[in-house]
Amino acid sequence: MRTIVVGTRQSALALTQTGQVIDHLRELCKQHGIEAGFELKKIVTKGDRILDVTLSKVGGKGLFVKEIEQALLDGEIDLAVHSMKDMPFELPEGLVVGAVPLREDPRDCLITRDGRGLDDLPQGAKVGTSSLRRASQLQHYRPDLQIESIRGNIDSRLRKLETEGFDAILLAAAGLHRIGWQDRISAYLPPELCLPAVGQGALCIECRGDNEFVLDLLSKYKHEPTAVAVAAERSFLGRLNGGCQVPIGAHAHLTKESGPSIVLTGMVGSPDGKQVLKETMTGNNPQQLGLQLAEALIAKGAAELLALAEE
Ligand SMILES: NCc1[nH]cc(CCC(=O)O)c1CC(=O)O
Repeated sequence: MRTIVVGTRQSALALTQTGQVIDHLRELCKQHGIEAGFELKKIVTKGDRILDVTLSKVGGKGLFVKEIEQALLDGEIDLAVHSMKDMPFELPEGLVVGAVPLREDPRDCLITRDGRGLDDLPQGAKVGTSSLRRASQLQHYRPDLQIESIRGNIDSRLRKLETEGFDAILLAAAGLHRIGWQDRISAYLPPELCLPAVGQGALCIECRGDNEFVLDLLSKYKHEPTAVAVAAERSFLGRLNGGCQVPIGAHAHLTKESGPSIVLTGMVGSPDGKQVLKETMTGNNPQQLGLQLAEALIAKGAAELLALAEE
C-alpha cells in the first residue's frame, strides 16, 4: 500500500483543516478502490516563528508556505494543505496545485467581547486586526474605531480579545467554522462592507507535478467553480502585485444564468480607510477578468494607493 505523507503547519487551524482533507481523501480512496494510507508531518514555517512582528513589516511573500514547499521538493512529503490566501502568486518550478476543493464561507467576521454587532460598538472602540485590508474597510465604514494590531494564531487572538482590552477582533469566518468555533462569531461582515482577501475560505492542495499517483487522487477532489473563482481573484491580485499584506480584497462567484458566468468584485484602499476604490465586472475567462478589473482600478488610482501602503 502507498503511503501519502501530508505536510502541514502545526497551528490548530492547520492541523484541523489538514485532518479534514485527509478524511475526505480517505473517503475518495474508498469510493474509487484506491489503496493508500496517509501520514501527517508537521512543519514549522518562518511565519510561525516570528509571531510577534507585524507581518507587513516582515515583508516577503509566502511566509507560511516556503518550508513546506521545500519539503515537497525534497520528497519528505507528497502533498501539502495550505490556506489559499497564504499562497504566493507563483509556485516554485516542479510544484503544482493538485486541487482546489469546495470553498468554506469567504466572509470576515466580528468577534466582540459581549456579542454585540458592529453598529453597536461604542464610539472609539478598540478593534484588533493586523490586516491592512480589514483595517482599511472597517475605518472606511466606522472612522471612529481605533484599530490596533493583533497577531498570532486564531486561538491566541481570541485569548487576546479578553486579555488585551480589545472590544472586538476581526477574523475569517472560514477558520472559525473549520475549528468548530462558529459560536464565537458575533456578526458576519457582508462583502459590500468588507471584501474578503483573495482566496479566503479556499484551500490549496499542492504536490509535485510528476507525482501521477497523488495527482490522480487529487483530480477527484477538485471543485471546479471554486478553482475558477479563485483563479479570477488571484489574477486580479497578481496584476496589482500584492501579497496578503496590502489593502487589497477580491471576491468572485459563478452565476448559473446565461451570459458572462464569473462575477468579480475587487477593492483597493488606503490604510486609513479614507479612500476605498471598488469595482465589479463580469466575464468568462478568469485570468482575463482579473486583469481587466485590475486595470479598471489602476485607472482610478489604485497604484498610488498601494504605494501608500508600502511606505
Ligand atoms: N492570515 C492567516 C490566515 N490564513 C487563513 C486563515 C483562515 C481563513 C481562510 O482559510 O481563508 C487565516 C486566519 C484569518 O485570517 O482569520
